[in-house]
Amino acid sequence: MRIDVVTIFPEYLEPLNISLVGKARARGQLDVHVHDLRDWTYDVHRTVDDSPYGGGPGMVMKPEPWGEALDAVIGKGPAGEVPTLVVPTPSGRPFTQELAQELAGRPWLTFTPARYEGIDRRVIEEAATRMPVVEVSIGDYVLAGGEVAVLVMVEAIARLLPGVLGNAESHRDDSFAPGAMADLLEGPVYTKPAEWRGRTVPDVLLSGNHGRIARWRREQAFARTLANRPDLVARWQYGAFDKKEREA
Ligand SMILES: Nc1ccccc1-c1cnco1
Repeated sequence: MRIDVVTIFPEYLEPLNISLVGKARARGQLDVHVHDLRDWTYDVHRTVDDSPYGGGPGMVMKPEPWGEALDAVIGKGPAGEVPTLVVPTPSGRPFTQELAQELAGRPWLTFTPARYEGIDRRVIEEAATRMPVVEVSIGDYVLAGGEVAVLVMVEAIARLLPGVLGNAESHRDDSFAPGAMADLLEGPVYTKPAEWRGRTVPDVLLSGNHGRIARWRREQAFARTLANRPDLVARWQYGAFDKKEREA
């Protein structure tokens, strides 16, 4: 997979050089290019934004630098191909594990993080005439810009790419991963020592009885989901019902 990021804060994307994404890049599983939007400005102040038409607070990002940046990014990519444009915005569709899976199946993503007030709408409209565009929110809160949303999305997507996670099993029990644990939060986890500050590990986990362990883990996941995400319980119940229907 190729990933391009166009930003006025290239240094904000430094974390993509380390850990899981950094290792995937080093192994050639991921090809990441970060571009400074100001490289497509030509005035002495390298201006990228201006006051909003119609008045109102803050600044809007000007269309010209973005248009030229996207032209250049597409020109640098595989001949005859276009990326999927991923636009982080509080007004986008929710970023979910399902959307991460969908985007992990694409060969080329271009992220355009911008400041809160956003990018001139004509940039998105013009881009949509030549590539798929998805506007995505990582949650209902206000950030100063979209760069941190890009870090979230790139990590969630990269770990789904074949071979990036060492143990393929790790996907199966993820919270929100498709399958038996879909719509359930992960339950508690334990490791050595068996006793720590007077606290022991639940006996079932030491029993070696894999059926009992799997049942206990599902019960714990359900209890945690009920406590922290009652909104998911309905979905899970329907999913479980639906699964029984399909198997009937
Ligand atoms: N608040 C923001 C400001 C700028 C760009 C994205 C966001 C965002 C994305 N998901 C939630 O917020």
